[in-house]
Amino acid sequence: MISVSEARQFISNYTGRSSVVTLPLVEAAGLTLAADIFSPVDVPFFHQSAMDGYAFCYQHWQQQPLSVTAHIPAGSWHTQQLAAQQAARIYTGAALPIGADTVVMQEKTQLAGQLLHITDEQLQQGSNVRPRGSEIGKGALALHAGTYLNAAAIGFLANLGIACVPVHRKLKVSIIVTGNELLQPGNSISHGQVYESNSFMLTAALQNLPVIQLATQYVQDDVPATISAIQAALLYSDMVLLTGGVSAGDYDYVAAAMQACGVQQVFHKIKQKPGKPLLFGQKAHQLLFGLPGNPASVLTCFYEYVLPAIEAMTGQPHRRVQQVQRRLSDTVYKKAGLTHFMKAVCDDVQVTVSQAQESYRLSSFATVNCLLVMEDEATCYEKGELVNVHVLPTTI
Ligand SMILES: Nc1nc2c(c(=O)[nH]1)N[C@H]1C(S)=C(S)[C@@H](COP(=O)(O)OP(=O)(O)OC[C@H]3O[C@@H](n4cnc5c(N)ncnc54)[C@H](O)[C@@H]3O)O[C@H]1N2
Ligand code: MOO
Repeated sequence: MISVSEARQFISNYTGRSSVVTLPLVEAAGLTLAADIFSPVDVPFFHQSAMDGYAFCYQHWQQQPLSVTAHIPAGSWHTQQLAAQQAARIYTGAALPIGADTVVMQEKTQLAGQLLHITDEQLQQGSNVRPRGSEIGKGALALHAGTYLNAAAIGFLANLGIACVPVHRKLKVSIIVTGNELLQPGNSISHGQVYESNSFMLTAALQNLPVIQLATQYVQDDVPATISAIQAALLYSDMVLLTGGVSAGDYDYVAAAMQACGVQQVFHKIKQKPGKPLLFGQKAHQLLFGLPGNPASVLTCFYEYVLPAIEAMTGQPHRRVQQVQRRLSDTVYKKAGLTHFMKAVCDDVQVTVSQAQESYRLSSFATVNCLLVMEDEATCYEKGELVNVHVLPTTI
């Protein structure tokens, strides 16, 4: 059995970046830029008024009334040069006429006929004007490769006139659920049956990630059926998530089926709880995770291994699971040998381990916000001790 850190290293050895595609801006939201983006234009593209008011030449003004000779709404272009002692009625976003360098807000003026009196004592040369290229100059670096395209980044790129950008494409992920005992929710249950929850949980977990989820397959504990499902998934997937069938029982066929499909087994079993029987394999650029069937094991392995792999493969710069340190509210014990990921609740100061740690139980997982990490050789963490905590994302 390998350690948690060895498992992370093995997985990261096989997480190549997804290929680059050029997508329209809105489709690129939530993905990561695959190249530096330089501005194709000056923004603003002209000296621009920041207010509704009057544009004029500050130097020629000399505190004298100005004659209003032009009217410039946003989107129009006034071609005549303003003479000294002239002003133009101008609106927010409009281009300054040639000869003007300053705008006074309309609230700080008085108009008598065509004569404009400026009453703004704070006014300076250049007030209320956004100079050409003051946001960004033509040819300057706008966003660097590796930037996560959030709403602001998408808006910024649109503002530069850019319609499409190169990004790391979404991963195609398939789920294969194994188990004879499983029954879809909504049906009445018989003795020996178990409601199937893993596919629902994984589908929900994948929803806010840079992933295209392909069809989920449900297979009996049967080698040929498992092989066919893996082969079908490998036709189109970058990543295959299997659940169940990876421990020591006579009906645990996933490892053999992966091997029959030409998948190289990278590791099987980690010194951890829950999720000890995790199986990880690869074929060409494709990664396969055999997640142990117990639902809390599936989710723990998802947060600890699958999610970081998805983030790495799609070039995502931020880690959704945050590593922090908190003080323990109560002493916690465990046996030496395995790293424990314990469901817990933390605030800004302390962490409290929850009840219901067993891996068949999801109730506590549904209400906690973090996993306390107890290292493999540790047997006791004392109340008040500073401990490592993995804060779970609220959106997954
Ligand atoms: N002799 C041993 N037995 C077990 C070991 C071991 O080391 N030696 N490991 C235990 C651990 S730890 C885990 S975790 C489980 C993993 O088992 P499998 O991956 O083979 O999963 P199954 O046996 O198919 O199922 C385990 C458990 O989870 C329920 N399950 C499975 N799939 C679903 C699903 N889609 N939705 C809801 N519940 C599911 C299943 O009914 C079982 O109760 O093995 C231990 N055994
Ligand atoms: O690892 Mo198993 O997930 O402890 O039950």
